[in-house]
Amino acid sequence: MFTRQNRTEIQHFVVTAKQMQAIESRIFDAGMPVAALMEKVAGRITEGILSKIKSISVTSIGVLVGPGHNGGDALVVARELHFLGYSVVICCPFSKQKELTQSHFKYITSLGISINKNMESLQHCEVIIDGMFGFGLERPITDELAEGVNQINAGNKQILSIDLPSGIHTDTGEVLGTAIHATYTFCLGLWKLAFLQDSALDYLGEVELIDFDIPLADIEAILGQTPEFRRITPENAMADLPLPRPLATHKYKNGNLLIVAGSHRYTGAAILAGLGARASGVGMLSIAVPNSIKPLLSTQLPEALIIGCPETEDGAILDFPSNFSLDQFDAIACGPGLTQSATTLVQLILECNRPLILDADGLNILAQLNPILTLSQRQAATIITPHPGEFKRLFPELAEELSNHVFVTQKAAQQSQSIVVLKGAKVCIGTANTVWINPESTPALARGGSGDVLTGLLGGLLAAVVLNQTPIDAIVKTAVWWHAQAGIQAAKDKTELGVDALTLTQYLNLNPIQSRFLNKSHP
Ligand SMILES: NC(=O)C1=CN([C@@H]2O[C@H](COP(=O)(O)OP(=O)(O)OC[C@H]3O[C@@H](n4cnc5c(N)ncnc54)[C@H](OP(=O)(O)O)[C@@H]3O)[C@@H](O)[C@H]2O)[C@@H](O)CC1
Ligand SMILES: Nc1ncnc2c1ncn2[C@@H]1O[C@H](COP(=O)(O)OP(=O)(O)O)[C@@H](O)[C@H]1O
Ligand SMILES: [K+]
Repeated sequence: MFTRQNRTEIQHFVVTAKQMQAIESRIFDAGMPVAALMEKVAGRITEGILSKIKSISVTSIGVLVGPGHNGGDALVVARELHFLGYSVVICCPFSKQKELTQSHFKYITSLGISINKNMESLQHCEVIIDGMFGFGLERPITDELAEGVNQINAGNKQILSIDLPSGIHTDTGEVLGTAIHATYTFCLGLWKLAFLQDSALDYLGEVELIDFDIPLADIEAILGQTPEFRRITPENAMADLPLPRPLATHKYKNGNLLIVAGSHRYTGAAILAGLGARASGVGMLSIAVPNSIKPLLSTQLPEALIIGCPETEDGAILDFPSNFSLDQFDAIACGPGLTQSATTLVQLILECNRPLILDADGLNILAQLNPILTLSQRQAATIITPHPGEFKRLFPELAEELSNHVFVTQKAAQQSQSIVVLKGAKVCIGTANTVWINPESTPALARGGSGDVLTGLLGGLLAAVVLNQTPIDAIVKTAVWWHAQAGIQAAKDKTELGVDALTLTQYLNLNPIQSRFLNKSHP
């Protein structure tokens, strides 16, 4: 027996509204009738909706219908649900529709289903299907329409959105006027950018991609060999791990990382970064800290070489010890807990020709040093890992558009010729050609110290791959994905309140993440 092909490869594509329209046009130009595609897509949406509502007792389903093809999809779904025996209430608060949508209108009316203009008609329905706007929405929802949307949201019912919650901009994820608060959203064909923008997250609910067999050739014709935006998936995250290790390897072949972190005030940041690096499997780990906290670090990380450094009056690192050279390291991770007193040190590190990760206070110091110029003049690769606050200080001219995480990450990476990791719910990684976005994470990570862990983990992986010429951006997405998966697993075991940064470091080593990696080790 044949089953539908599981096309996991489409999961990593992300499109803008314009790219989706271009892909759609190629399909229609090749001869696929628009109406036939709508039938097919709506059939799959109906399957998706049924799988969500079958466990609850539903008799009456409200369907909100817009003027375009999103409304057309909704009408086909409504028709099928009617034939399955559900009582369907349709509301279309628009006086004109696109031709195909109108045709479905005519037929559904002929079946004896009346069409209401007033959104109050949906108030007694147990579930609402939102087919008002999809990727064609470009201007804000206002006036009575906005009031209607707000009323529907206030009804606290399950809302299943087709393609996008109506009111969400397909690319920026911003709310145009107002937007439907969906319980589930069925994204059609390919992931739209909005699904990966922090600004849309509160509206999307649970999300699912409905594949409708868009030929890969059409996707590649529009997106090219190197798509502008890509989702991190388990497959592409794990592809570049330094596994399996060659049998005759030794510690210096598995990366020599220097972490520069901590101060008298922020001791924990250095420990957390060290523990993150430990989990990466890095061959050799050195941690430069102020002299006074060296004993503490040695206790926590017995395998690491702790380098005590001269310190400022307020307990920050002043400089490296004499005769210390940065050249011996494969990579440097600098910043957690340094305080802003470590300016001279950060300047020194920026000038060295080793691959560098800059985080936290490393970034706050960089912000004072003409960041774009400084970064673009570096001799080796630089990865910066700002949260939105740090990002604003580094790239003030992009601050106004900061709600569009994907766009500002792309711009910042281009301007600074660095890899930019903008942290948040959906971490964005800006590289020279592509923005990678991590779709799966957990708000459990939103607490102090989890970024320090990421810096260490990323540092360890970076040091390990520098030697074997794996592209650096590849390993950055691995680290971001790994960090988030550890958070997800920890939150499953301990709730979203139980994932302190130290606990997180323990989960970096635990199943099921590890077992997924281990598939790639020696038998
Ligand atoms: N991609 C694919 O392969 C497939 C796509 N499919 C489906 O098509 C959907 C895209 O359809 P679409 O292009 O017709 O746009 P859609 O989102 O329905 O709405 C645009 C309409 O709304 C109107 N309008 C806009 N803003 C407004 C406002 N504020 N207030 C009031 N009106 C406003 C605007 O009219 P305007 O006034 O601008 O002339 C226009 O008519 C897509 O999301 C998916 O569901 C599938 O069927 C098949 C496969
Ligand atoms: N809502 C959220 N959902 C998922 N991950 C989040 C969320 N908020 C923050 N994070 C993640 O938590 C980490 C926080 O890092 P950061 O702000 O640098 O904290 P710190 O400097 O205290 O370690 C980042 O990896 C970020 O992506
Ligand atoms: K919709």
